[in-house]
Amino acid sequence: MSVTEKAAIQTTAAPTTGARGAGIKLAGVEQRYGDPKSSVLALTDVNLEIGKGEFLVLLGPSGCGKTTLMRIIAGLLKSTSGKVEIDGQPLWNGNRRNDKVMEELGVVFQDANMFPWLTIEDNIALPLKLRGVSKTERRKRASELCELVGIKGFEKRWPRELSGGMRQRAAIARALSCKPQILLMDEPFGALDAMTREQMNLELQRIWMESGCTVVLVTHSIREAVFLADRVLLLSPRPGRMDTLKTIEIARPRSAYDQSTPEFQAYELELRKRLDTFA
Ligand SMILES: Nc1ncnc2c1ncn2[C@@H]1O[C@H](COP(=O)(O)OP(=O)(O)OP(=O)(O)O)[C@@H](O)[C@H]1O
Repeated sequence: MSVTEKAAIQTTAAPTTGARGAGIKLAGVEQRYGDPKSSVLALTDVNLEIGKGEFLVLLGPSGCGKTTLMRIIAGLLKSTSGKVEIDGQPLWNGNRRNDKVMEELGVVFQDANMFPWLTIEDNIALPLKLRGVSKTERRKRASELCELVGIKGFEKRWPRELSGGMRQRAAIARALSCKPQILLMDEPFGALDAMTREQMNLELQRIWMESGCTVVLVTHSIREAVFLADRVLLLSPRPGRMDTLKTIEIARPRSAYDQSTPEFQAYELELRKRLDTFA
Protein backbone atom coordinates (compact mmCIF):
# COMPACT_ATOMS: atom_id res chain seq x y z
CA MET A 1 0.00 0.00 0.00
CA SER A 2 1.33 3.45 -0.92
CA VAL A 3 1.76 6.24 1.60
CA THR A 4 -1.12 8.15 0.01
CA GLU A 5 -3.38 5.12 0.19
CA LYS A 6 -2.39 4.68 3.81
CA ALA A 7 -3.16 8.31 4.56
CA ALA A 8 -6.55 7.86 2.90
CA ILE A 9 -7.54 5.33 5.54
CA GLN A 10 -9.40 7.27 8.16
CA THR A 11 -8.54 5.52 11.39
CA THR A 12 -10.48 7.62 13.84
CA ALA A 13 -13.96 6.60 14.95
CA ALA A 14 -16.83 7.23 12.54
CA PRO A 15 -19.96 9.10 13.69
CA THR A 16 -22.65 6.58 14.60
CA THR A 17 -26.35 6.24 15.31
CA GLY A 18 -26.01 4.97 18.88
CA ALA A 19 -23.73 6.24 21.62
CA ARG A 20 -24.34 3.80 24.46
CA GLY A 21 -21.77 1.12 23.58
CA ALA A 22 -18.09 1.30 24.45
CA GLY A 23 -15.35 2.51 22.15
CA ILE A 24 -12.44 0.28 21.12
CA LYS A 25 -8.92 1.46 20.39
CA LEU A 26 -6.34 -0.71 18.64
CA ALA A 27 -2.80 0.65 18.50
CA GLY A 28 0.05 -1.04 16.67
CA VAL A 29 -1.60 -4.45 16.94
CA GLU A 30 0.46 -7.29 15.50
CA GLN A 31 0.12 -11.06 15.83
CA ARG A 32 2.72 -13.73 15.20
CA TYR A 33 1.99 -17.41 15.64
CA GLY A 34 4.57 -20.06 16.48
CA ASP A 35 8.01 -19.90 18.00
CA PRO A 36 10.16 -16.83 17.28
CA LYS A 37 12.41 -18.61 14.71
CA SER A 38 9.73 -20.00 12.45
CA SER A 39 6.83 -17.72 13.33
CA VAL A 40 4.03 -16.74 10.97
CA LEU A 41 3.10 -13.06 10.85
CA ALA A 42 -0.70 -13.20 10.72
CA LEU A 43 -1.62 -9.58 11.35
CA THR A 44 0.32 -6.33 11.44
CA ASP A 45 0.04 -2.58 11.86
CA VAL A 46 -3.59 -2.42 12.95
CA ASN A 47 -4.36 1.08 14.23
CA LEU A 48 -8.03 1.80 14.58
CA GLU A 49 -10.62 3.49 16.75
CA ILE A 50 -14.10 1.98 16.74
CA GLY A 51 -16.72 4.44 18.00
CA LYS A 52 -19.29 3.91 20.75
CA GLY A 53 -22.31 2.26 19.19
CA GLU A 54 -20.60 1.80 15.83
CA PHE A 55 -21.22 -1.26 13.64
CA LEU A 56 -17.86 -2.27 12.17
CA VAL A 57 -17.54 -5.19 9.76
CA LEU A 58 -14.28 -7.04 9.11
CA LEU A 59 -13.94 -8.39 5.59
CA GLY A 60 -11.03 -9.95 3.73
CA PRO A 61 -9.69 -13.00 1.93
CA SER A 62 -9.43 -16.33 3.71
CA GLY A 63 -6.54 -16.45 6.15
CA CYS A 64 -6.03 -12.67 6.30
CA GLY A 65 -6.44 -12.53 10.06
CA LYS A 66 -10.09 -11.61 10.65
CA THR A 67 -10.63 -14.23 13.36
CA THR A 68 -7.24 -13.41 14.84
CA LEU A 69 -8.21 -9.74 15.15
CA MET A 70 -11.59 -10.70 16.60
CA ARG A 71 -9.95 -12.97 19.19
CA ILE A 72 -7.57 -10.15 20.12
CA ILE A 73 -10.46 -7.70 20.64
CA ALA A 74 -12.36 -10.38 22.61
CA GLY A 75 -9.42 -10.84 24.99
CA LEU A 76 -9.13 -14.52 23.96
CA LEU A 77 -5.68 -13.86 22.53
CA LYS A 78 -3.06 -11.37 23.71
CA SER A 79 -1.49 -9.80 20.62
CA THR A 80 2.26 -10.23 20.33
CA SER A 81 2.59 -6.44 19.95
CA GLY A 82 0.35 -3.43 20.37
CA LYS A 83 -2.44 -2.38 22.67
CA VAL A 84 -6.19 -2.80 22.92
CA GLU A 85 -8.28 -0.40 24.98
CA ILE A 86 -11.98 -0.52 25.73
CA ASP A 87 -13.33 2.89 26.69
CA GLY A 88 -9.81 3.99 27.57
CA GLN A 89 -9.12 0.94 29.78
CA PRO A 90 -6.40 -1.52 28.72
CA LEU A 91 -7.70 -5.01 27.98
CA TRP A 92 -4.49 -6.49 29.40
CA ASN A 93 -2.38 -5.47 32.38
CA GLY A 94 0.84 -7.26 31.51
CA ASN A 95 -0.19 -10.89 31.08
CA ARG A 96 -3.36 -10.48 33.12
CA ARG A 97 -6.69 -9.95 31.42
CA ASN A 98 -8.61 -7.01 32.79
CA ASP A 99 -11.76 -8.74 34.11
CA LYS A 100 -13.65 -5.47 34.50
CA VAL A 101 -13.14 -4.72 30.81
CA MET A 102 -14.02 -8.31 29.83
CA GLU A 103 -17.45 -7.79 31.40
CA GLU A 104 -18.20 -5.28 28.65
CA LEU A 105 -17.83 -7.94 25.94
CA GLY A 106 -20.34 -10.43 24.51
CA VAL A 107 -19.16 -12.94 21.89
CA VAL A 108 -21.04 -14.95 19.23
CA PHE A 109 -19.34 -17.56 17.02
CA GLN A 110 -20.42 -19.33 13.83
CA ASP A 111 -21.63 -22.28 15.86
CA ALA A 112 -24.28 -21.33 18.42
CA ASN A 113 -22.50 -23.53 21.01
CA MET A 114 -25.62 -24.20 23.05
CA PHE A 115 -25.28 -26.74 25.87
CA PRO A 116 -27.63 -29.58 24.77
CA TRP A 117 -28.53 -30.53 28.35
CA LEU A 118 -29.80 -27.04 29.18
CA THR A 119 -33.05 -25.47 28.01
CA ILE A 120 -32.86 -22.39 25.81
CA GLU A 121 -33.71 -20.24 28.82
CA ASP A 122 -30.94 -21.81 30.92
CA ASN A 123 -28.45 -21.49 28.06
CA ILE A 124 -29.26 -17.80 27.65
CA ALA A 125 -29.11 -17.16 31.39
CA LEU A 126 -25.94 -19.18 32.04
CA PRO A 127 -23.62 -16.13 32.14
CA LEU A 128 -25.99 -14.59 34.71
CA LYS A 129 -25.96 -17.77 36.80
CA LEU A 130 -22.16 -17.71 36.78
CA ARG A 131 -22.37 -14.19 38.19
CA GLY A 132 -24.70 -15.26 40.99
CA VAL A 133 -27.90 -13.65 39.67
CA SER A 134 -31.04 -15.12 41.29
CA LYS A 135 -33.22 -17.63 39.45
CA THR A 136 -36.22 -15.24 39.34
CA GLU A 137 -34.10 -12.48 37.86
CA ARG A 138 -32.51 -14.91 35.37
CA ARG A 139 -35.93 -16.07 34.14
CA LYS A 140 -37.10 -12.47 33.73
CA ARG A 141 -34.00 -11.46 31.78
CA ALA A 142 -34.09 -14.61 29.58
CA SER A 143 -37.71 -13.91 28.75
CA GLU A 144 -36.93 -10.28 27.79
CA LEU A 145 -34.02 -11.46 25.65
CA CYS A 146 -36.09 -14.14 23.90
CA GLU A 147 -38.52 -11.39 22.98
CA LEU A 148 -35.71 -9.13 21.76
CA VAL A 149 -34.23 -11.77 19.46
CA GLY A 150 -37.59 -13.13 18.27
CA ILE A 151 -37.78 -16.56 19.96
CA LYS A 152 -40.41 -15.79 22.59
CA GLY A 153 -42.29 -18.96 23.60
CA PHE A 154 -39.24 -21.19 23.12
CA GLU A 155 -37.74 -20.59 26.57
CA LYS A 156 -38.41 -24.14 27.82
CA ARG A 157 -37.35 -25.93 24.64
CA TRP A 158 -34.10 -27.85 24.14
CA PRO A 159 -31.53 -26.53 21.64
CA ARG A 160 -32.17 -29.55 19.35
CA GLU A 161 -35.80 -28.47 19.00
CA LEU A 162 -34.81 -25.14 17.38
CA SER A 163 -33.71 -24.43 13.81
CA GLY A 164 -30.16 -23.25 13.10
CA GLY A 165 -31.35 -19.64 12.77
CA MET A 166 -33.26 -19.84 16.05
CA ARG A 167 -30.24 -21.31 17.86
CA GLN A 168 -28.16 -18.44 16.53
CA ARG A 169 -30.77 -16.00 17.87
CA ALA A 170 -30.43 -17.73 21.24
CA ALA A 171 -26.64 -17.37 21.03
CA ILE A 172 -27.07 -13.62 20.43
CA ALA A 173 -29.45 -13.46 23.40
CA ARG A 174 -26.89 -15.25 25.60
CA ALA A 175 -24.16 -12.84 24.47
CA LEU A 176 -26.43 -9.92 25.40
CA SER A 177 -27.49 -11.39 28.77
CA CYS A 178 -25.01 -9.43 30.87
CA LYS A 179 -25.77 -6.21 28.95
CA PRO A 180 -22.38 -5.92 27.28
CA GLN A 181 -21.32 -2.65 25.72
CA ILE A 182 -19.67 -4.51 22.86
CA LEU A 183 -20.94 -7.46 20.80
CA LEU A 184 -18.29 -9.40 18.88
CA MET A 185 -19.54 -11.76 16.17
CA ASP A 186 -17.35 -14.11 14.12
CA GLU A 187 -19.27 -15.24 11.04
CA PRO A 188 -22.43 -15.68 13.10
CA PHE A 189 -24.61 -16.50 10.08
CA GLY A 190 -22.05 -18.40 7.98
CA ALA A 191 -23.80 -21.75 8.42
CA LEU A 192 -27.32 -20.51 7.63
CA ASP A 193 -29.18 -20.71 4.31
CA ALA A 194 -29.41 -17.51 2.23
CA MET A 195 -32.99 -16.60 3.18
CA THR A 196 -32.51 -17.16 6.90
CA ARG A 197 -29.28 -15.21 6.72
CA GLU A 198 -31.01 -12.22 5.12
CA GLN A 199 -33.68 -12.36 7.83
CA MET A 200 -31.00 -12.55 10.53
CA ASN A 201 -29.25 -9.51 9.06
CA LEU A 202 -32.47 -7.51 9.39
CA GLU A 203 -32.95 -8.78 12.93
CA LEU A 204 -29.39 -8.03 13.90
CA GLN A 205 -29.73 -4.48 12.61
CA ARG A 206 -32.85 -4.05 14.76
CA ILE A 207 -31.22 -5.60 17.86
CA TRP A 208 -28.16 -3.40 17.41
CA MET A 209 -30.29 -0.27 17.01
CA GLU A 210 -32.35 -1.16 20.10
CA SER A 211 -29.44 -2.20 22.31
CA GLY A 212 -27.05 0.58 21.31
CA CYS A 213 -24.11 -1.86 21.53
CA THR A 214 -20.92 -1.42 19.60
CA VAL A 215 -20.74 -4.36 17.17
CA VAL A 216 -17.71 -5.87 15.42
CA LEU A 217 -18.69 -8.61 12.96
CA VAL A 218 -16.57 -10.86 10.73
CA THR A 219 -18.03 -12.01 7.43
CA HIS A 220 -17.03 -13.38 4.03
CA SER A 221 -20.07 -11.81 2.41
CA ILE A 222 -19.59 -8.40 0.78
CA ARG A 223 -23.36 -7.97 0.65
CA GLU A 224 -23.75 -8.68 4.36
CA ALA A 225 -20.91 -6.26 5.08
CA VAL A 226 -22.47 -3.39 3.11
CA PHE A 227 -25.93 -4.11 4.53
CA LEU A 228 -24.85 -4.07 8.17
CA ALA A 229 -21.85 -1.80 8.47
CA ASP A 230 -21.31 1.78 9.46
CA ARG A 231 -17.79 1.07 8.27
CA VAL A 232 -16.21 -1.92 6.54
CA LEU A 233 -12.58 -2.70 7.31
CA LEU A 234 -11.06 -4.68 4.47
CA LEU A 235 -7.90 -6.55 5.47
CA SER A 236 -5.20 -7.44 2.95
CA PRO A 237 -4.02 -11.05 2.44
CA ARG A 238 -1.69 -12.40 5.12
CA PRO A 239 -0.11 -10.70 6.87
CA GLY A 240 -3.40 -8.89 7.34
CA ARG A 241 -3.08 -5.11 7.21
CA MET A 242 -5.73 -2.42 7.11
CA ASP A 243 -6.24 -2.06 3.38
CA THR A 244 -9.49 -0.09 3.06
CA LEU A 245 -11.78 1.47 5.63
CA LYS A 246 -15.03 2.31 3.91
CA THR A 247 -17.88 4.30 5.46
CA ILE A 248 -21.29 3.07 4.29
CA GLU A 249 -23.60 6.07 4.13
CA ILE A 250 -26.90 4.29 3.55
CA ALA A 251 -29.69 5.53 5.85
CA ARG A 252 -30.97 3.33 8.71
CA PRO A 253 -32.94 1.27 9.17
CA ARG A 254 -31.88 -0.49 5.98
CA SER A 255 -34.32 -2.83 4.28
CA ALA A 256 -33.74 -5.86 2.04
CA TYR A 257 -34.90 -3.71 -0.90
CA ASP A 258 -32.01 -1.30 -0.33
CA GLN A 259 -29.76 -4.03 -1.71
CA SER A 260 -31.06 -3.38 -5.23
CA THR A 261 -30.33 0.36 -5.19
CA PRO A 262 -27.47 1.77 -7.31
CA GLU A 263 -25.97 3.24 -4.12
CA PHE A 264 -25.78 -0.18 -2.42
CA GLN A 265 -24.46 -1.88 -5.53
CA ALA A 266 -21.77 0.78 -5.97
CA TYR A 267 -20.43 -0.01 -2.49
CA GLU A 268 -20.53 -3.73 -3.23
CA LEU A 269 -18.72 -3.29 -6.52
CA GLU A 270 -16.02 -1.10 -5.02
CA LEU A 271 -15.26 -3.67 -2.30
CA ARG A 272 -15.47 -6.60 -4.73
CA LYS A 273 -13.00 -4.95 -7.12
CA ARG A 274 -10.58 -4.33 -4.28
CA LEU A 275 -10.90 -7.93 -3.07
CA ASP A 276 -10.33 -9.18 -6.64
CA THR A 277 -6.95 -7.45 -6.71
CA PHE A 278 -5.89 -9.82 -3.91
CA ALA A 279 -6.69 -12.97 -5.93
N1 LIG B 1 -3.35 -20.93 16.43
C1 LIG B 1 -2.67 -20.69 15.30
N2 LIG B 1 -1.41 -21.14 15.13
C2 LIG B 1 -0.71 -20.89 14.01
N3 LIG B 1 -1.20 -20.17 12.98
C3 LIG B 1 -2.45 -19.70 13.08
C4 LIG B 1 -3.25 -19.94 14.25
N4 LIG B 1 -4.47 -19.34 14.06
C5 LIG B 1 -4.41 -18.77 12.85
N5 LIG B 1 -3.21 -18.97 12.26
C6 LIG B 1 -2.76 -18.47 10.94
O1 LIG B 1 -2.95 -17.07 10.95
C7 LIG B 1 -3.50 -16.63 9.72
C8 LIG B 1 -4.79 -15.90 9.96
O2 LIG B 1 -5.77 -16.81 10.42
P1 LIG B 1 -7.26 -16.35 10.76
O3 LIG B 1 -8.02 -17.56 11.16
O4 LIG B 1 -7.23 -15.21 11.69
O5 LIG B 1 -7.75 -15.83 9.32
P2 LIG B 1 -9.24 -15.52 8.80
O6 LIG B 1 -9.15 -14.29 7.98
O7 LIG B 1 -10.18 -15.51 9.93
O8 LIG B 1 -9.49 -16.80 7.88
P3 LIG B 1 -10.86 -17.40 7.31
O9 LIG B 1 -11.50 -16.30 6.53
O10 LIG B 1 -10.42 -18.51 6.43
O11 LIG B 1 -11.68 -17.85 8.49
C9 LIG B 1 -3.64 -17.87 8.85
O12 LIG B 1 -2.52 -17.97 8.01
C10 LIG B 1 -3.66 -19.00 9.84
O13 LIG B 1 -3.13 -20.18 9.30
